[in-house]
Amino acid sequence: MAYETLLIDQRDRVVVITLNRPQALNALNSTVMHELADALASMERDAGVGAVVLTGSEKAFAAGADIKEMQSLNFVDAYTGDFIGGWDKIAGFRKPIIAAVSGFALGGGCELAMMCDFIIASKTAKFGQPEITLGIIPGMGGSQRLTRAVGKAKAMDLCLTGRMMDAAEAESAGLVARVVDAERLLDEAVEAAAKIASFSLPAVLMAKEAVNRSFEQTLAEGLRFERRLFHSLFATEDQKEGMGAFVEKRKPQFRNK
Ligand SMILES: CCCCCCCCCCCCC[C@H](O)CC(=O)SCCNC(=O)CCNC(=O)[C@H](O)C(C)(C)COP(=O)(O)OP(=O)(O)OC[C@H]1O[C@@H](n2cnc3c(N)ncnc32)[C@H](O)[C@@H]1OP(=O)(O)O
Repeated sequence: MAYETLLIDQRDRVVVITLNRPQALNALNSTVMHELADALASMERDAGVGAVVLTGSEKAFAAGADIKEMQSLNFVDAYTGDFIGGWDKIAGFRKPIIAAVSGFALGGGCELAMMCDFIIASKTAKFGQPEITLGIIPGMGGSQRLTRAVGKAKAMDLCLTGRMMDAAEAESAGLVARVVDAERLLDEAVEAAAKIASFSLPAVLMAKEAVNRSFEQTLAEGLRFERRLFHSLFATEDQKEGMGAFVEKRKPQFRNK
């Protein structure tokens, strides 16, 4: 399917989605978010897709919500229409999705990257929640996911001052999984996605679900949840294939069963 604001590139079992509004530093408007939700829904259904990489341009992953489009919004319309309430379904994408961030990931752009499973950043990446400079606060999870990722002190610093942090600071704070040279960014992300897509899909989906569940419940409940998923994988052919391949000193061929 052709999109107005996205470029889609499938490489074996990995799909690369590139945000494509360079004229506005990939500012997230309603078209982008509807097209992204549509593309992810399609990939969720497509058995040929094992993992997704979401990226932008060298200058900007996404510079936030489209301020020009949002400027005239009013409280009643935002509240009664639950403005941006539907976008959390992007965070509900069940397959693995990696954010490959170069340049600016600000406001909704940082929030979108945090909805992905992990972030690989180029050395040029800059992250922030500058909403306070516009007279608002983060509205798509910035105050919640950033605090869980980097802790109260740095999240409060970024949300109250609106400052940016560079890739090195973001990695040391725990927001970013890896930092690479800009020219390596997409290859690194696609290689990581391809490796994940080579594993057993039920195990990959359960690993993602278990990690995400740690934000939603007590440690005791989370340990029980994890253990039940662990038990269930011993009912899969892939568990037998994976452990059999190790014992026989050969590469496993997972069949997602
Ligand atoms: C009814 C609304 C429908 C929207 C529905 C879909 C929304 C989905 C996401 C919602 C998320 C909402 C919650 C979120 O927390 C709120 C936000 O994200 S608020 C925005 C936060 N971001 C910012 O404040 C960053 C704004 N940009 C900048 O500070 C600077 O552009 C920069 C990133 C520091 C780069 O500076 P420069 O290098 O100098 O480049 P320019 O400033 O000249 O920008 C180039 C060009 O891009 C346009 N542009 C940049 N950012 C945005 C933006 N966020 N929105 C719209 N346009 C943007 C800029 O205007 C320039 O365009 P030009 O003027 O040349 O036409």
